[in-house]
Amino acid sequence: MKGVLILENGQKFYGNMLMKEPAVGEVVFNTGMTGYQETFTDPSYAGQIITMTYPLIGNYGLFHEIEQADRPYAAGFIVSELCDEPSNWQNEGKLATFIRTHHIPCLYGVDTRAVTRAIRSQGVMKGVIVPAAMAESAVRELFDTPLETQLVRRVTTREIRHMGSGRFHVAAMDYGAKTNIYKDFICNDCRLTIFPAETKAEEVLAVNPDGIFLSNGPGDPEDVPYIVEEVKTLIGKKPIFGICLGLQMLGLALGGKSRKLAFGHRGANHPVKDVRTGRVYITSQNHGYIIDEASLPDTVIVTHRNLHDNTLEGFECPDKHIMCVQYHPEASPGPTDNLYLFEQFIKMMEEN
Ligand SMILES: NC(=O)CC[C@H](N)C(=O)O
Repeated sequence: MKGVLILENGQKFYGNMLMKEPAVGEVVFNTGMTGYQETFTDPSYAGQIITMTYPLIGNYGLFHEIEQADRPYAAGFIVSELCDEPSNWQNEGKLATFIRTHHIPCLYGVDTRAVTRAIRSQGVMKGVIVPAAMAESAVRELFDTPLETQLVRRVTTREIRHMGSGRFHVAAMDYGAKTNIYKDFICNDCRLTIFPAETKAEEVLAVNPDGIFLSNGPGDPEDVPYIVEEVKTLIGKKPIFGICLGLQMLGLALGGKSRKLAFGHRGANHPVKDVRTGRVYITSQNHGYIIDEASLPDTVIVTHRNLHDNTLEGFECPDKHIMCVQYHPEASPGPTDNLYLFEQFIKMMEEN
């Protein structure tokens, strides 16, 4: 069926819809050349319509093992060519079947380069995917639907869960964590107690963990002040490692300010420098907000910077045993050289 992506500024991009259900969300783009399955199942994309800039998506099929959550939480997918004949020795199915099974609206056969240029020049904005024949009044009604703000509540675990059997006990705050992060902890001799996002600090500390992990997650960091309050209580009690939204929660808890980027960092190929060693890492990223370095207290030591725009990608507070990064060191897909951060956190727990 003919479909169209309409942006808030009125720009239209035509293509075909896999199903007739419309989508409303913030339209973003991801520059990864591979990793569409990890991207589509990353809960941090909840509420967003993801445009894949790589022109061929679905070409190596699907593989259950690499899914980052039990289902995709994104509001919609936009791809150029949606490959219907995947080839890969591990392949377990077609991407189109996966998208249909989970009822995620998908527009394919779109000029994704034009969509990306629109977002790059004007910033991320609200958009809808609708059948091309939809009446204008119905489209307007969709645009009037306010975007969801409490996305963490939708993606977090409903109950406390346990994983792994290693030497170090990590309390993991699940704001929408990716499976690979848990796998990397377990490979590093950790066992996890995974808590729902709204768990009070006292309850987390009551399990007497060796360290606390604050996960990635969807939405504006300022939408979840109830998490920031609990993080304030956790700081200083146990070593803490934060990834992405986890870094943002630490930044806000320490008195810093967050800021929205014009079009965010989303992809598997973003250069980040560890300023302590001078080494540059190729990183996976998915964030629309950053913490302003200048807003952080003097006790914070910047450890990582983005080489595209110099924004803050990581910091430490040695006196409080805090370390965190804005990017995704669990590195799926991509090189595994960011796993050193997990080892660094293990060392921090060991020393404490
Ligand atoms: N991956 C994440 O944790 C993203 C954090 C936050 N939702 C942002 O977009 O900046």
